[in-house]
Amino acid sequence: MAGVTGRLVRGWCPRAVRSSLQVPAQLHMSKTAMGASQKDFESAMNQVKLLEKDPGNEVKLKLYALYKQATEGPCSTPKPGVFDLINKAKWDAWNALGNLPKETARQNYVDLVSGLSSSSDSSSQVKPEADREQAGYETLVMTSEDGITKIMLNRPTKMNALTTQMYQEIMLALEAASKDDSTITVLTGNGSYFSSGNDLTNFTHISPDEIEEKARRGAILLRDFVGCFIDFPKPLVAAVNGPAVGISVTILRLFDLVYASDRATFHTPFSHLGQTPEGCSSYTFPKLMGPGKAAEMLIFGKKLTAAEACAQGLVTEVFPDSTFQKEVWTRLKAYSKLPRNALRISKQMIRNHEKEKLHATNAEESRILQERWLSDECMNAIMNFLSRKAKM
Ligand SMILES: CCCCC/C=C/CC(=O)SCCNC(=O)CCNC(=O)[C@H](O)C(C)(C)COP(=O)(O)OP(=O)(O)OC[C@H]1O[C@@H](n2cnc3c(N)ncnc32)[C@H](O)[C@@H]1OP(=O)(O)O
Repeated sequence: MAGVTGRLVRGWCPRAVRSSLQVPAQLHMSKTAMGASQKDFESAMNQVKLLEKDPGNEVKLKLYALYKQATEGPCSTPKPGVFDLINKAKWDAWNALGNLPKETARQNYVDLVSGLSSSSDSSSQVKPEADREQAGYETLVMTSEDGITKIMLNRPTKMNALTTQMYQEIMLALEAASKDDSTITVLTGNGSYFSSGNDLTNFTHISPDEIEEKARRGAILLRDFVGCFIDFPKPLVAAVNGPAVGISVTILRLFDLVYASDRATFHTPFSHLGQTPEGCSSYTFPKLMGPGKAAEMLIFGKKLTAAEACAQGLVTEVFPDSTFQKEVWTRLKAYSKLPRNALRISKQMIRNHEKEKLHATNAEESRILQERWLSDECMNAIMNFLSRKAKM
């Protein structure tokens, strides 16, 4: 790829994208949840032309792939020859999207452009939170080594709070990891937190007439995001390097292994936020720890230590923080040498027993949250957080 990049800068984009490189208005958060309209999509194509900075070849390839997927569906053209480097890189990027639905591709395209636009709006900021050079992700660092693909949440200064863009990028990263030749996929966080859950600013900058549409899109995004974890085909490991809040706790039950630092805590303050459980936790947590313990966490927002979460079965094993990285990666490297297909098939056998139930729970939780997000209780709690009157 290294030799290809210089030329890609000039020759990467399809005509429709290239011809769109001018447009007016900025795309803000309110346009970024799931379910982008054709108008949003066209706006985003135009927005690309306004970018002041070259976003780099990886991002351009991603834009190209999403554009093709959104307009033509899954890649079905013959693979270019090995010496046709540029077209092969483009074909690979498109093909990597597999069967991603057109609507999701369209939304991902809109969100990606929105992220690029807002980061170029704030070009006075010295450094983006993520390493843009790695695989084109802005909010994640994705690496693959020793049969392990690592997806690292990379907004350490915001405690890895999950923005709309981040949900989209995690979905893309999982899609790529499901197809790469690694044996195990690991999700972890950069910095002191695993993740502080949903970024509460996702709910801001919305004009009153957009609120309902925003909530509808948010619910679709949530459903698709959690759905990716339910359906993920390979062994999936969470390396919980520090505290976890909200959705970063609930989805843990959808992982095959959860290794935690003894510094980690597990907190689901849904009621405090006027919200309700997601990540299938309304089903998985009572099943795992019994209804009483689940109620303490999900209804009353009790925060668990790593040892308590381990005792409840939410965490597989706790490691001292000082040796967490070393011990976890040594363990995972050994596991990654096991026969890949056997691991994959065993994981799927276990998951298949309850896949349907998980999807049904996910759909119902997303529907209920869509209503909750419109409630005064929820709005007030978020405003309180943002004005720093109240913190969990
Ligand atoms: C739409 C799609 C799907 C939605 C799915 C729904 C999911 C539900 C949930 O996930 S509910 C959980 C939501 N999360 C929270 O309520 C956590 C809120 N954050 C906190 O309570 C605290 O920030 C903390 C306890 C995580 C850390 O406190 P601490 O004092 O150590 O640090 P700061 O508060 O100063 O944080 C540093 C900066 O990071 C920003 N930040 C942290 N978490 C979030 C967040 N979740 N959303 C938005 N911003 C967050 C914080 O504002 C600070 O930013 P600043 O430096 O600019 O002030």
